Amino acid sequence: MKAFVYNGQPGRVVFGAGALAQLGHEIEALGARRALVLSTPEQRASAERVADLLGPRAAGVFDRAVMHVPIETAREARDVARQLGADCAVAIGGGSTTGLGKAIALDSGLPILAIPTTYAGSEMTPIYGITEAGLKKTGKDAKVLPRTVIYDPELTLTLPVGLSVTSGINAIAHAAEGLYAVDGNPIMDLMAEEGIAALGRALPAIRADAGDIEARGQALYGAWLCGVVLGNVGMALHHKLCHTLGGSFNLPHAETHTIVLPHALAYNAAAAPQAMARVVRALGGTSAAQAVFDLAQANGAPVALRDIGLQAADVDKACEIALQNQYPNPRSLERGAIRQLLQDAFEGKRPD
Ligand SMILES: NC(=O)C1=CN([C@@H]2O[C@H](COP(=O)(O)OP(=O)(O)OC[C@H]3O[C@@H](n4cnc5c(N)ncnc54)[C@H](O)[C@@H]3O)[C@@H](O)[C@H]2O)C=CC1
Ligand SMILES: O=C(O)/C=C\C(=O)CC(=O)O
Repeated sequence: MKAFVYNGQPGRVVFGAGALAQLGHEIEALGARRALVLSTPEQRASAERVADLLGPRAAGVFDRAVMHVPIETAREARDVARQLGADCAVAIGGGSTTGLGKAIALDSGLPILAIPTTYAGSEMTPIYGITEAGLKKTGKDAKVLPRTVIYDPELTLTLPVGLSVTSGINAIAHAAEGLYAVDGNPIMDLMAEEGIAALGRALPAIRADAGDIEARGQALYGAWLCGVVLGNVGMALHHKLCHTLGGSFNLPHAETHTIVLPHALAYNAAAAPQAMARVVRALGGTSAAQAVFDLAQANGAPVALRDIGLQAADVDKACEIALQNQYPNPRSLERGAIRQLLQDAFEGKRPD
């Protein structure tokens, strides 16, 4: 076995249908007295429910979280937290809302209690992202890792099936790239394979019945494990491509991950055979790239970048940006092959 370094990250997880009822106890355990509740505008009602559960420990609700954390929104939320004398941020929502909590924590050190309602996995990572003047910058800081996470599958019953599938494949992407990370380790490999398998079982069941609470629980469990992998080891070509496409062409996050992942896996297949074998063990089939493509297509997810807003003329530019500031990757980045990868993803071709 090769030598490795494993960094356990602190964080308490409360998991289960109805777990939101534990919120009061968990806030007390954090020692918080004035929590600022965060959400997107669409999830305002959920944020108000959380504030009601917090009772006198709720300082207020800030419901303006949006994707990729614009610096202006981060500043506004920080000001509100300061004015209200908040001593904790409670983020209920997907990666965008957790990301806003992280932007506040980065500045103030306020602890975050996260209540994830998608499968993006941000609640398990010390990674933050903030967008300024159209440029998204990401970084790592232990301060932004949520102290407590409440996973309640009941809160995901309203997540539309389409977003459930693409968000689940966003989580699978973290685990798949963790399997060939330069700083990977056997503990993360276990979590990655188990996380992919749980999502591989759950997503078709959710497509069949969005109200299947057992499948919702499996998906959230898988997302948790995949999020841990993202938070512990470095990501590679796939995440670089998605950050390029999301940041520079404003493509939707989870859909972009869903479309690009099969092609990134095909690109890396020969250079990372053990990682591919684990993905195949988790999802079935004979090829990791095809298994992910088929999971997406069979469950109604988009498979072509042209269908989510990328223009043919953008493919060359995306290729140029993706080749700059490269992330470590098992196969070196070859311009012609990356250009072809993007073309295949643009057209929605099933990988060979
Ligand atoms: N820092 C990190 O470790 C990570 C950060 N991210 C970031 O997170 C963002 C994407 O997060 P996502 O979770 O994909 O989307 P999101 O948080 O933007 O949510 C998408 C939409 O779905 C709604 N929604 C969420 N949960 C719902 C539910 N249960 N029922 C009904 N509607 C619901 C939201 O209100 C929003 O309108 C990106 O900015 C991405 O970069 C994603 C993964 C990891
Ligand atoms: O942009 C961020 O907030 C940081 C990481 C991610 O978005 C991870 C991902 O690409 O899913």
